[in-house]
Amino acid sequence: FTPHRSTRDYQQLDAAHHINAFLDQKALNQEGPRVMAEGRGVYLWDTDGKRYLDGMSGLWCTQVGYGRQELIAAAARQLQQLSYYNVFFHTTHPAVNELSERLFSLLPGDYRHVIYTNSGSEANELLIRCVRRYWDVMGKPDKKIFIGRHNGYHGSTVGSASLGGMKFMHEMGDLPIPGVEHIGEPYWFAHGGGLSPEAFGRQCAQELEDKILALGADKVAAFVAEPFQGAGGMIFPPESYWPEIQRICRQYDVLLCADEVIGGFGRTGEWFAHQHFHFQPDTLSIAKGLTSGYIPMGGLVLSRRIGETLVEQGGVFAHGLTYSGHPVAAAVALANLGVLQDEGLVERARTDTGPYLQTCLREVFSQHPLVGEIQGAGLVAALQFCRDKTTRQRFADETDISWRCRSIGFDEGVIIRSTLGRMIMAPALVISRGEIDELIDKTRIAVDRTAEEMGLR
Ligand SMILES: Cc1ncc(COP(=O)(O)O)c(CNc2cccc(C(=O)O)c2)c1O
Repeated sequence: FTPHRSTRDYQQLDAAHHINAFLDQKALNQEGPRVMAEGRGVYLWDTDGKRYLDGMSGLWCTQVGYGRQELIAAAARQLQQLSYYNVFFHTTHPAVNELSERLFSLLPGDYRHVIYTNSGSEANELLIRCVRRYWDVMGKPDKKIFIGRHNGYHGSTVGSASLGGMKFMHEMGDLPIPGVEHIGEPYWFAHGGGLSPEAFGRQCAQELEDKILALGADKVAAFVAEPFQGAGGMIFPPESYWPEIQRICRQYDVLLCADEVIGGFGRTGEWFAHQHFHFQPDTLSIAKGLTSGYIPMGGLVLSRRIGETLVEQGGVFAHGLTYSGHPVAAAVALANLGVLQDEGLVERARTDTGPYLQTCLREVFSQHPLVGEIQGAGLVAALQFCRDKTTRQRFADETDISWRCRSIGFDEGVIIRSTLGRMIMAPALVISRGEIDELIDKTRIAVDRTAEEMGLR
């Protein structure tokens, strides 16, 4: 589809019919959205022909970059062969099974079953029903409560937004649903106070134990968390956090459910982010990098303990979506995993491009007067703006500053994400060292221009 209208035409059509995501549509209608029209490698072009280096992989998802012929051809072949069929009524098809075989060849040890969805939100909706069903079958039907974290993000449907801890989302639709509780987030820069990161990590984990004891361990089904918070600000927990969380979950027989929608498929330099943080979840929610965003697909991966219980003892599993395991999505995902494996893109993120990005970021920004913390591993990173590096005092209007920096970035031809007072980058795993240089250089210009324009020097 080649755009054949002007930017203004598309902006007027958008204003006429479309409600975009997570914004005030009236305000957008006045200024008009950017109209992205083309993508190749790590670059995007808008309908005015302006080129952007996409430092965010779309929305943390285009692992293999834009325009990969292997994925395009896989979609075309499957569309010709079998454009749709379902996995209901005692039916399956080749594509979804070829995908599962490859998926489990790269998952770590103890996982055996997967249920496919169209998105990460649906994977987390399913998580709620699946986990409660598991405890029913295990003879513990009262183990129903889920514990999530403030500022965690798990999606934008009723259950997934309830598992998430974003208050402004809960206010739309009277969320969270009953049976979902939240504890604090392990965001040391903002909430660590005088504690060392290690002590703060343990304190945050202790909150989970306190919450479990307050609720009664026999009532708590699972703890749900991202290995590192993504939409909440690209926040890596202190190293003491995950070992303690895992110990507590095991002690009270609370399932540990990792949301790998952002962390999965190579983002940290490991295939899955929980491997980077050295813990073993009972379930993995996946989406995004599964298909590199070429076509929607998500899924819920189950450990042997859970999957075999549901299959061997669970009887009818009362869940299914029209497009569960969609053949074209499965064919694209299979080709996508093939590119990731054949080109060694995860290993490159761990041993080459990832360390290069992390080292260059620290060389360029660690002495910057406005940057109080640099976090990340592999091909995901965040810069924390701060007013005073010694006290870690942040800016009162930090969302304005980071949004301004993001806008200046677009002006400079680079796409980086802003959340709270943090600038985030998560480029495609195909990025080269030369493109990393461009990403960092344009980010530095955007940060410096923000400082100058807002008199922050
Ligand atoms: C950890 C996590 N879990 C679930 C979802 C929901 O997936 P779907 O969107 O496919 O239903 C996500 C999605 N993450 C997401 C989605 C949209 C925007 C941003 C952002 O950082 O601006 C992040 C996510 O980051």
